[in-house]
Formats: sequence, C-alpha cells, structure tokens
Amino acid sequence: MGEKNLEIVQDQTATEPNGQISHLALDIGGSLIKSVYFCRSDSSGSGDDQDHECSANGGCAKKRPAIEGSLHFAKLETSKIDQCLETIKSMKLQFNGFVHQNNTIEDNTIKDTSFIKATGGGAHKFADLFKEKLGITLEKEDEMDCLVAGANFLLKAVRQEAFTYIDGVKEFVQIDHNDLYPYLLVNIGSGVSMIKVDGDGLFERVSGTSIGGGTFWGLGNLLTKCKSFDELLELSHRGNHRVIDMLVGDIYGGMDYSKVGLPSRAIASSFGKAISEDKELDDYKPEDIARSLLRMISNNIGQISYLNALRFGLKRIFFGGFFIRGQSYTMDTISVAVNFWSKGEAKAMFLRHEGFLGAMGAFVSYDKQRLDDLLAKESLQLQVRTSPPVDTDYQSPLNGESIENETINCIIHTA
Ligand SMILES: Nc1ncnc2c1ncn2[C@@H]1O[C@H](COP(=O)(O)OP(=O)(O)O)[C@@H](O)[C@H]1O
Ligand SMILES: CC(C)(COP(=O)(O)O)[C@@H](O)C(=O)NCCC(=O)O
Repeated sequence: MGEKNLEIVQDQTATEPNGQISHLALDIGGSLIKSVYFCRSDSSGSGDDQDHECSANGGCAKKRPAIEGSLHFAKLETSKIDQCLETIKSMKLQFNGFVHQNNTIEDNTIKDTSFIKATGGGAHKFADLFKEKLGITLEKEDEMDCLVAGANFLLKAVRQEAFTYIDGVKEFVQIDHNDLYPYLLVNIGSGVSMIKVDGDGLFERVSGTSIGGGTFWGLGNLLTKCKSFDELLELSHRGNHRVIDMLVGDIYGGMDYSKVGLPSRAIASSFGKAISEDKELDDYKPEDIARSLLRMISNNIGQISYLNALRFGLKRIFFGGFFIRGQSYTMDTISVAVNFWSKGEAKAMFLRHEGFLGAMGAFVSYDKQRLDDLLAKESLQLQVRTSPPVDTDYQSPLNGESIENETINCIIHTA
C-alpha cells in the first residue's frame, strides 16, 4: 500500500460527489450509519504525477503527487442498511490508493479483495452482509479509537470546529495544538460514552450512560407517536416543559430554595407533574412531552459529564454524537448543566462535525502515521460547501446547523 496523507485546503471549488470515489469509511451505529468518503475532482491529477516544483532561488524539488477532491459526509438510518448497500454498490467506487492497488468495480461487481474501513457495532453485526451482497470485507476499527482519532483530527485540522454555546450565543474556540489535552470527549449517540483523552491514541473510556440519543428517540416515539427524529425535535421546539416538569417553585410555593442554591424555576423533578395530576397521556401536548424529554436527557448527560470531568480534573468537555444535531435547546441545556454543576469552572464545547467523529476516525485510520506529520505543519484550513442531501427523504424543518451531507475540499498527497 502506498503511503498517503490528507490535507484539508481552503479553495473555492468544492466538488459535487460526481467524481471518482476512492476512499470510503463507515461508522455503523445503533441508530445511524455515517459515511465519510473522498471524491476525486474530475480535473484532479492522476496521483502519479512526477513533475518538479522550483522555488524563486532556483532550487527544484520533486513535486509531491497530489489527488485533489473533496470529503463528503452523509448519514442514513441503520434500519435502512439495505439502502446503504445499494448506494455503495451504485457508487463510482475505485479502490485505488489506500486500499488494494488497481482494484476496481466492474459491472457493479466488486472484487473479493476489496475492503473498506468500518467502525461502530454494525461493522461487526453487518460484516457478513457486506461480504455476501457486495463482496466487500469490512476492515474493523475500534469504535473508541475512531471517536478519539476523529475528534483529534477535526480539532486540529479544522479551524472552526469547536464552539461554545451559551444563552443562544455561539462562539468558536481557537484550539492550541500544544494545549489540547487532556479533555473529556462525550459522544452522545444511541448511548453515551465518556472518554478521557490525553493525546493521539492515548485515552480511557471512563464512563457512559445508557440514557442517550436512543432514549430520546425511543421514548419520544412511544409518548408522542412522532414518525421521525426530526419531527420529534421540531415538536420539542414548540413545547413548554413546565407543564410536565415539577419545578422547585411548585414545591416551595413559588419561592427559591436559596439555602441550597436552587432557584424556583429549576427543575426539581423531570416529568414530576405528570404524576401529581389526574391526567392521562392524551391530556398532555406532544410538544410539551418532547420538550421535557429533551431537557431531561440533555441535563442528565451534562451533569454526568461534569461529574466525570471533576473526577479527573478536566476543564474542557467536548460533546459529539448525532443526538446534538446542532440544536440550540440541547446545547444550551448541556452548557447550563455543566456551568451550573461546575460553578463556572468547566466548559462545554461542541463540535461542528459532531456525528461524524467515528467515521472520520475510521477514514484517517487509512493513513495514521503520515497524518501526524501533516498536522505538524499547521497548514490545514477548511472550506465547507453544502451539497444536496444524499438522504433524499431528509427535509429538515430545523434551525440547527448540524453538518450533514456536506463537502470539504481536500488533497491527498502520495509519497
Ligand atoms: N435522522 C435521525 N434519525 C435517527 N436518529 C437521529 C437522527 N438525527 C439525529 N438522531 C439522534 O442521533 C442518535 C444517534 O447518534 P449517533 O451519533 O449516530 O449514534 P449511533 O452511532 O449510536 O447511531 C439517535 O439516537 C438520535 O437521538
Ligand atoms: C455501546 C456503545 C459504545 C455503542 O455506541 P453507539 O452506537 O451508541 O454510538 C454506546 O451505546 C454506549 O457507550 N452506551 C452506554 C453503555 C454504558 O456505559 O452504560
């Protein structure tokens, strides 16, 4: 396998995914399949260009061959695995480069020796299916390894990746490459993993909780009869959680419990009012239920995250995972929880490519060593261009800024 490295560049010509796709990585989770793939631009060099590059002082050096193109991000529900297989089959995949040389798809048949990097539980669960239907071997990468590798890569390579979100104000955080570690990475997928990250490949999964994105989606489905996750989120925007949550003021006759620092508006008991009134499920508005549920889960994750940060003396907590979906209410709730419990000591930060950490990690695992060299050059910049959704039935009514189905221009250098 030839050595390659990946450079994210700033230019104005992001490609639509109509060129040749040469590298694909998957993260097949409990709820969603995430993919990151490299699509060569039509004008891109062949990758075996051997020209020389000469500087002003007359010195010439062999130009590093480069393949230009763009990184694409897409997601699909895991329950639609058959659709995922069909899409991969119909993609103009060319397994040159990172994978086996000259291994191309002919007549939609992929040669036996083809493999793609995959992570998440589904890389194990669906390995036989990929082999049987596409003849592709899923080369499994550990999920936690990938989450950390993806987060580290994005934090270092993308200039505006991390941001805080407080009282509706989003502020990008400048990442100092020399002062990134340690931090707590909280990935809110179907369930939640909390990982203490001390460096590249240096980490420990210190905690987790089963009350995560799958809980919100699952309970939300049962309680509101929503058909999709987006519908559930959209409902929650219109709801009022105070109708269902029991507040400190409800218990203390409208007053704060100031002796222990609890304002009257603080939630004393999530869903607590639902038991104290003689009402059935149908008596509650679905939007109020959705709002209360979103708040309960976000608050709980924020609190457990803070407690783990406290355990290890960590000041920075980065939140990823598709549960967040760039939603202001979710991010605000998590930020307030971290701020409240840490008395302002710890900071919640969010990642623009929140749901793609694992897939990005699997993608960069094609080329671990060279990537570190590249990052040391600090020459990476990002160009984000939105491409049409791959998931065609996706029509978000939401105001979030989640990165889905976008492209990033980049160059792969061959050495
Ligand atoms: N379109 C969607 N369909 C289903 N769940 C979604 C969607 N968008 C966001 N989510 C949320 O994201 C969670 C999955 O996040 P993700 O990081 O992809 O985890 P996993 O790897 O477990 O699939 C879901 O449980 C749900 O809360
Ligand atoms: C098992 C998992 C790592 C799978 O990852 P996911 O598909 O949820 O992203 C995750 O769901 C998890 O960490 N659950 C919490 C388990 C616990 O610590 O209690």
